[in-house]
This record gives sequence, structure tokens and C-alpha cells, in this order.
Amino acid sequence: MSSLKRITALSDEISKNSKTVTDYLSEKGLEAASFDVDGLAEFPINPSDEEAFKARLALIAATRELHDLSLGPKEGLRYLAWDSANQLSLQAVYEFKLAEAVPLSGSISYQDLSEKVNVPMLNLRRVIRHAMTNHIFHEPEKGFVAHTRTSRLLLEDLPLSSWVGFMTNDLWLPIANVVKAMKKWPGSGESNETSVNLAYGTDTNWFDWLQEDKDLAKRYGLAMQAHGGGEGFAISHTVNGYPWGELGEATVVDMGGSQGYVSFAIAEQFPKLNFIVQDTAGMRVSSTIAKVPEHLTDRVQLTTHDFFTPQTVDAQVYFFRWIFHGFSEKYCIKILQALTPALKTGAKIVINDGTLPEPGTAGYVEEKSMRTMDLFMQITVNAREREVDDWAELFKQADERYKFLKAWKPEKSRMWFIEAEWTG
Ligand SMILES: C[S@@+](CC[C@H](N)C(=O)[O-])C[C@H]1O[C@@H](n2cnc3c(N)ncnc32)[C@H](O)[C@@H]1O
Repeated sequence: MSSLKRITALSDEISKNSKTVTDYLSEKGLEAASFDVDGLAEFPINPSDEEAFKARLALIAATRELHDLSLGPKEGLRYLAWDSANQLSLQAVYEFKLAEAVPLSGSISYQDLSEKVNVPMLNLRRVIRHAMTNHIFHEPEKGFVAHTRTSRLLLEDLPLSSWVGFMTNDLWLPIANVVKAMKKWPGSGESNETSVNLAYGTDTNWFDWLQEDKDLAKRYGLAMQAHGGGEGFAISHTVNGYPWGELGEATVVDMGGSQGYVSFAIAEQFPKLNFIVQDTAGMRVSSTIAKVPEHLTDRVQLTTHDFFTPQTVDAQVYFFRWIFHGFSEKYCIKILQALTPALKTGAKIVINDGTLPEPGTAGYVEEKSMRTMDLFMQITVNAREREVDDWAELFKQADERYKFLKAWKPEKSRMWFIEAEWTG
């Protein structure tokens, strides 16, 4: 397609998809998301409303491409490289607690704000004015700062503001050390040979290291909550995306199942299933242990088991959600091998995890999200997201008696199901 035609096609697509979205919202008497301080922080489009849901994703992809095309490759690359300044202004907003210091209604002068947060006026004003180019705060009249819906989220949504702090504060130095780590430890799958180790001068792996700092551990936990609340990661996809009902009366071992919240959700909907939720001893101390809801106590048990040690529980299904993407091949193979002592012929291994789409096959939003997640797994733990073929290979390498069955992505989910069977 000629470059002129591409621009016209994109703008037509944008106009068509905006109309689909706005028609859908106005028919329901709803508003769109907005930067207005009292506006909506999210589009109220139910994923089951296929047309509007898909139109919005197409709108994001087309506006992004048209934006980049309008810049052109040369200017685009210049911008791309120095857009790390976005991280800088966002970090300053987080670190100086500016969302708390700006009043929710009305505005505050830069001078008063500067005194309130104890940051010199000129430095403060420039980071805020840069943040404003990303819709964080606005300047209703010259010299005054007021909230937008985006900055208000930093004030009111603790998991999301923790995500911001975690990414801009805690992971910024590691990000700057990834290439250095790749040169120092080429191809390493060890979780203590990462950019985090270089950035913070530690030999300890990421999870142990972050537990040493209570504030960081808390911020990480909240940030992961914000990530789990992101589009496509809801537990409902785990509950509805696998034919749990076809298992009949069965026991599922939820390995690395944390405090059991995923098992609770599946158990609620499938009354014939029993769950053994295994996690490390550290997750079973009184300060972290969740209560099993009263009506599920006879079907869900929280237990302790290290998945690198031989499995002893006899079950029909061994379930892993968000486990394998946190480990390199060597360790994933160890986890699968440690299962084999307990496996009976026909036992299923069910994995619910990220999977990289074949390049160009997923929409822009999903592709970008999964590619970014893949990089973050490298940054923190030298792990990776996998393609479908990689999953099949993983089972093969662990033990020839594993038979890889299939991998699929429930519609609208960003997480996949990967299923294998024990034939031994
Ligand atoms: C990313 S979380 C996933 C939790 C849960 N499956 C979910 O979907 O939200 C990883 C979990 O694996 C657990 N874990 C890490 N190492 C483990 C090990 N060696 N044995 C058992 N569980 C482990 C962690 O404590 C944590 O609960």
C-alpha cells in the first residue's frame, strides 16, 4: 500500500472504530474514559460486548500507528530514544508525593507546592510540566497545578501508584544494567546473574533480595496486584478458560498457589473439584496466610511444598498459574521432573501463563504487552515468556513420558492455557 493510502486507511479505521465505541457507550448512557479529574479512569466496555471491545483495541493500534507515521521514522527514532524522560518525570511525581500535595479540587501555585514538598520551584515546575505532557496534572491557569484523572489515580489507587513506584524507582537502575548483564553473563538462566545484581551490587536473587526490604516487598506485592487487575489478566479467564467441569470428581494441586485465591475462585464454580494449594513455608506464616472461606474448607486446603522437591500428592491435575514464566529452562525442567514421582498415567499438567504470540499474529496491544513482560522477566530473574513450541520442547526435555497436548488462549485473556499429560 502506498504511504499516502496507508495514512488515509488508518484515519478511516480510527473514525469507524471511534464511532463504534461512542455509539455503544451513548446507547448505554455511559461516558468514555477521560482526563477530566472527575472523569472515568477506564472505558466501561464489558469484554462480552465483542464489537465495542474489539473496536477499542483496533482504535488504540491505529492511533498509535498513525501517530508514529505522522512523526516519520527519523523524528520518531529521535523521540523514542529520549522518551526515557517520561520515566524521570513520573519518578519525580511518585517520589515527591506530588499527587498527595496537589488539592483534589481547585489548584495550587508552583510556589506553594514547592514549599509544601520541599523541592526547589524551578526543578519542581519542570518535572511537573513534563509530566503534564503525559496527562499527569494540568495547568488550569498559568503558574497553578491541578489534578487530572490520571494524577488522581496516583492519589487514590494504591496498587497502581505502587506499580508506578516499582517501575520508575526500583526497576529503573536495573533496566539501565540489562545490556551490561547480558555481556557479563551471556545467556545466563540464573536468577542471581541479572541486571538487578549489577544495579544493586548484590549476589542474592531478586525474590530473596526484595524480601530484605519490607517497603520494597510491600510495593512489589501491591504492584503485582495492579498488574493482575490489568486488562486480560482477570481470574475469571482462568476459571472460564479451562474445561474444569469435564474433570468430574477430581483433585487439583495448585502449585505455587500463593494464598489460594485462584483455587477459591475455581472451587466456587466447580463443586466436584478439590484443591490442594501448595506454596513455600514463607507463604504460610500467620501474617500472610489467607483464610479459606468457610464454605470451601472441606474442598480447599492450604499446604506447604517446595516445587523443586519430589511431589507426594496423588492428583488428577497439577496446576501452575504464573509460575513457569518466572524461571529459565533449567529450573522449569527441574520443576517438571520433581513432579514425576507422584504422577499416575493420564494425570494432567495444566499451566496458565503468558505465551508469546507468533510475531504479527496478535493485535498491537497484546503483542506489546507480552513483549514487554518478556523483557521484564529477563530484567528481574533471567526468565522468559515462551512461544507455543517452547512449551512443547520444555515437556520433552523434562521427560519423554510427558505428552504435550495443546496450548490455547481463551478469548480476551492475555494468559494462555498449556496442557500436557503423563503417559508413564
Ligand atoms: C507469581 S506468584 C503466582 C501465584 C499464583 N499462582 C497466582 O496465579 O497468582 C508465584 C508463586 O510461586 C511461589 N513459589 C516460589 N517458589 C516456590 C517454590 N520453590 N515452591 C513452591 N512455591 C513457590 C511464590 O511464593 C508465589 O506464591
